[in-house]
Amino acid sequence: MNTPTTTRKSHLPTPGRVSLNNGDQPSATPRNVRKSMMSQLPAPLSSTAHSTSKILQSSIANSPNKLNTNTPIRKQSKLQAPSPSLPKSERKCSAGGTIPESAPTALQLTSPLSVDDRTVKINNKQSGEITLQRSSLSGKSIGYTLNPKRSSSSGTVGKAAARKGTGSVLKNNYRNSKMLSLSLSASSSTETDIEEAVKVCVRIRPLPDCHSEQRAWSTGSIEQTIVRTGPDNNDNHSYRFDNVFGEEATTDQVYDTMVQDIVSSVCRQGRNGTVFTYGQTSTGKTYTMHGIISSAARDIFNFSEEDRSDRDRKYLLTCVKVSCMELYNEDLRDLLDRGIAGGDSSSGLAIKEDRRGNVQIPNLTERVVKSVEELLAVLSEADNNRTVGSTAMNERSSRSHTIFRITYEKKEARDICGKRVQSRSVVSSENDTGVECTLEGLMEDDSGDKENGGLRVKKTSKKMVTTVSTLNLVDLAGSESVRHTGATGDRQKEGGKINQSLLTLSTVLVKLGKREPGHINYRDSKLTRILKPSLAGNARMAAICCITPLMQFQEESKSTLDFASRTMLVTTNASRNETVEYDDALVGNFEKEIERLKTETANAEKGQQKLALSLQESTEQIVCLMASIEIEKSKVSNLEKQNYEFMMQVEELTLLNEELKAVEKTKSIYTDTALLKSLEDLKAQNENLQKKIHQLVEEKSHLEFRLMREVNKAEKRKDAALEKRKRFKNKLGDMKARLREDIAGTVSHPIVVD
Ligand SMILES: Nc1ncnc2c1ncn2[C@@H]1O[C@H](COP(=O)(O)OP(=O)(O)OP(=O)(O)O)[C@@H](O)[C@H]1O
Repeated sequence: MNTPTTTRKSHLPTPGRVSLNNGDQPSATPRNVRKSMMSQLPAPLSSTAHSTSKILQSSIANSPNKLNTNTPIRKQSKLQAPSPSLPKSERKCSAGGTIPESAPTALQLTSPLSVDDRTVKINNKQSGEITLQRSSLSGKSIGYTLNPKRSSSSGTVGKAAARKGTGSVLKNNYRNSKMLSLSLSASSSTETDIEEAVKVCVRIRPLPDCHSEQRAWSTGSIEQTIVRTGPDNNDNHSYRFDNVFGEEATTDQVYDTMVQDIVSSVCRQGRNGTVFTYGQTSTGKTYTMHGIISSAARDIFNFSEEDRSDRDRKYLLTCVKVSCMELYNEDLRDLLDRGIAGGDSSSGLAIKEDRRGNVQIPNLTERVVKSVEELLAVLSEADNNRTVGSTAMNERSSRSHTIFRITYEKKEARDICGKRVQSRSVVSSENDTGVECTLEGLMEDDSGDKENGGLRVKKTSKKMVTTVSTLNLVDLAGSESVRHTGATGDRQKEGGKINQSLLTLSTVLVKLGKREPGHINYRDSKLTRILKPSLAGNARMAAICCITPLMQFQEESKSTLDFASRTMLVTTNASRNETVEYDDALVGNFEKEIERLKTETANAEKGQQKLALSLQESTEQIVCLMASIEIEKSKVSNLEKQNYEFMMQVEELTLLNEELKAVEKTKSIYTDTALLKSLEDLKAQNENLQKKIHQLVEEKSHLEFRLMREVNKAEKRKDAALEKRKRFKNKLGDMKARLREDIAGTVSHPIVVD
């Protein structure tokens, strides 16, 4: 057994290949009339409509005949490279089950994709259309999110079947069911966030020639599977991952399949990426990570060069920065701190988290690198400062978790419509701390509108889009058992801390994989605190799990494979890390516009309040007028009644008068004085009655005249009030429409002011 010693020396291999609301009616008293009118007043003007976006969520269950739901299906991004369908000859499952010949192995979504809230229809090349019901028969619902926007385009069943069995022990999967899985690919990978599962592979390290013993683990005959072999193999363990690399595979193959796509997203789309190596000690994690860093470096500078040299992209400035830290015994150290190199034990770095959940490490050294060579030199420097120690299993065993962080920053000038501006509008300067980039001058409008024989030059609003994305390359310290490493003292203590933080990482991954709401214990170790932004979702992630095929470490390898399986269930949703700045003139205009809209809104609100008040007043006036009209009407009906009675009396008197006239005619016949007197009395009485009739007729016509006048007046007042109300309503409508337009105009041009 080797004596444990902690040293700082380079562990960097030569970089490998570089790649890439009706009730009863109340009686009509003026009061009730008013009440009823008031109930017809317009409702309060403020009502806000909320629109909520729906996410259509479905679960796929067993098709009565074919689907196997014993194991979870993971979401799969279209960005994942589809795996070729399984050749018939390779359907024999080495884990003890045989896949039936008719088993669908490659599925394609019908075109157009037929999706409703219960079913998803897909075409199977061999057995025709298959409908997948939402509810799960087994009770283990298999969730996937169908983004309506995305599902409108054709989907692919890439890596068919793969997700069904992936990352899980296969032995029970193939026996009674066909292997089937599907993935719905995103139609747009450029503008939307990408929800995808963590890509997981297993790499089996090669053994030196001297190891002639039988392997405990080897690649399976089914693609991307790893199987347990050897005489102790009674349980036929077999696992399936995104990729399985055998002993002969190169780091370049691992990089090309697992990492290159993530590096491309970092540089091209501004999404964060995190790649980590996990495994037992001495299984080749550092070896693999160094090769990956070298390849990533070349690809990043190739992307940077492409961005800079592309004639259409001259305005685009890029900057690559690197930092490196190690977590040793829960102490976070800056590996690019020159004090460390000088032997000073660097005081531990603090981990800070802002309100948005971004993790920051103040005082962490960040170096701008301008070439692959510079980047590799920094890697070498960090590697020299890394804590390594000798154990019985690895002469240069990493005693810490190392995080090599590459930050890719690019600045690009665009006009307000998103069109790129000409290079001379951008002024840039580079220094040791990065790229300074400002917008200046006029922009040439090359829309073809020419004036005076030349390009029309006009002031155009411009904005600067800055994208800062990070690639975390994490070389985890190896899990180890004292039984094999023979560690004692410090080495044993280190091993304990390493195992503890790896256990926390594993627990966090298990909780994330279950996708259940609840507390995630990121704070239990510094490793999970640092990796929180990535684990919590804002990074595309890949896990490279390293194992040794050696029989004596088969249980440790199995433990690594179980970790890899749990990691398969974790999904992330990496977004673009873009910030937009507007040039000063435009910001000034926006500020003025905001002020103008604010004033206009305030005035409109005041006007609206005034209108509402005056509308209420006029409504009350109308109610009063209606009430007085009702009173006038009842007066008119009384007068009509009196008039009728009066007419009856007139009729009676007329009859009497006629009788009198007849009596007068016979006056000469009757000379009796008493009779004559009586006749005289009747005459006088008749005259009085005539007078009275005359008075009553006059009074009647006078009353009728007054009544007409009152009714006319009331009608006029009513019309005027209605007209006024109508005008108020129109005015209010206009103001509302104008406000909406202004507000809509403002939202369609979001303003970001830094
Ligand atoms: N695929 C491989 N091909 C060739 N050599 C390899 C491979 N993987 C690992 N090695 C060698 O095995 C040794 C141990 O590898 P490495 O230090 O990378 O393991 P590790 O998993 O990082 O160990 P630890 O967790 O103890 O740091 C090194 O000498 C390395 O060169």
